[in-house]
Amino acid sequence: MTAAADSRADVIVVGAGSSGCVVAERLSRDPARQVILLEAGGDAPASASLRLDHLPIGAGSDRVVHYPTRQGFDLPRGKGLGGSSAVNGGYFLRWHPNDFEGWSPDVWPMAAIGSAYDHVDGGVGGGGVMNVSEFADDELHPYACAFERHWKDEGFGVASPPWPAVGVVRVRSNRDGWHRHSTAVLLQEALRRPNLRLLSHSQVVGLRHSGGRVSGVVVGEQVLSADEVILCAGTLGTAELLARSGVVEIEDAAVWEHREQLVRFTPAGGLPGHARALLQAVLHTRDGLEIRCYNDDFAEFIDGLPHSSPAFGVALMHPELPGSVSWGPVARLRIDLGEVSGGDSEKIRRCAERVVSMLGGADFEGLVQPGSPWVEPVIRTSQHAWGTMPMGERTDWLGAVDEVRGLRIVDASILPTAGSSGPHATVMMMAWHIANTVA
Ligand SMILES: Cc1cc2nc3c(=O)[nH]c(=O)nc-3n(C[C@H](O)[C@H](O)[C@H](O)COP(=O)(O)OP(=O)(O)OC[C@H]3O[C@@H](n4cnc5c(N)ncnc54)[C@H](O)[C@@H]3O)c2cc1C
Repeated sequence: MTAAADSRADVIVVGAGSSGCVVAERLSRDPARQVILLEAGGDAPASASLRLDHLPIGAGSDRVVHYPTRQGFDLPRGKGLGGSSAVNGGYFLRWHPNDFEGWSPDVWPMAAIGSAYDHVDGGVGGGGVMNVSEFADDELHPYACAFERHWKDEGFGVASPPWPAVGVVRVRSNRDGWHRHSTAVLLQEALRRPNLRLLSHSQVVGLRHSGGRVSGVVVGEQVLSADEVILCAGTLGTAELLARSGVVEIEDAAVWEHREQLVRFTPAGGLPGHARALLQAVLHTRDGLEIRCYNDDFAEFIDGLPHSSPAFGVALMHPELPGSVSWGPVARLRIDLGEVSGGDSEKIRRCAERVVSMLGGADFEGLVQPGSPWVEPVIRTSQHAWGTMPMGERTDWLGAVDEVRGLRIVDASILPTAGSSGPHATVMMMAWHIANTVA
């Protein structure tokens, strides 16, 4: 192949994370379509570094990029084949059906959403492109057992997979046993196709564009051209690339997060055994909160964190206010997570009090030191950043960027509404439906 042919494709996909692997795999099924997949980081992680009890996001990890925020927290995002799917918490839940009410029913009818989720998670019995299974009773940590018992006694129903609902939700996880299943597995077979080329260690630093058309990308000194560029660089990676290239106005774009408050406690008489997964059970409340039963101190899962205590989380799944991203004067993305509204703060506060009382009750006797639970005042994040370029507002309902030809976005940036669960399963569902529609 000549150098010129080498630097040209029909489609360039930027980012080989949760969405990029889905898109590149689907589009390269047509042998006549030349696809280049560009990834800033390295190859797929070895299976040992995919352990569910280890999130490789601490300082010094080469599998993440840390984005500072105005609030002083860093937001880590996955880097390398698999992207954030190779470093995340491994919780893989669909959204609730009514979370899609704001989506265009023409492009996103519920039947299509259901079948795209089935493609990804395999539905009730599994067998989708990701190995997804819920934790079995005998795999549950004692905290998760007590947590589920408590909320059932309080009258909450138990959601039946594969759709979560208000009530107790047993976590489904993208996993093989106790190892996280990253989206990199989608490429194992696909990379044998001569029309799909993966270039790792290839950070895209700019988009080539003129006259309202994007015609390629810049990687180091090299320009790669294509009829269409599909950005799958993640909410923050894509915002950075758009801002750096000046293709669209990104000044003060909204960014959404699931803000979370922790209720900490001291375990009674030492920890009840090693936790093999961070999160196995959650409660979805009627007013849009997710109570998360974390199985241990985060420092047990993330290298370099100072030791503290185990915690339960109260996360705001449908926040009233967004944060913002803008392009800083020193060529850096500025991220402001924004304020939590008065109404939302009150909602979290009341729920955190319920968690304190749960931890002081009979279900947690022998697990929690009496009198120890306390609400940490700081409101953190869930690392779920989404929605800077929402479909229906900044792009069409298949991610094509308004008024720019040759440019599509298919990652968490285009989620147009908040979901009652984390975004991972939905990002993959959305990527599949879009790629399958435009292929
Ligand atoms: C620590 C952590 C824990 C999380 N836990 C959960 C969870 O348990 N459950 C859940 O539902 N969600 C979770 N999430 C969120 C979920 O993982 C993400 O929403 C999802 O993976 C986003 O997919 P994406 O395709 O948008 O981006 P990513 O998967 O982040 O992929 C982006 C890819 O693009 C690459 N890239 C970026 N910029 C460039 C560039 N300029 N050139 C080339 N390549 C580039 C990156 O290296 C990366 O590989 C978590 C996220 C993190 C970071």
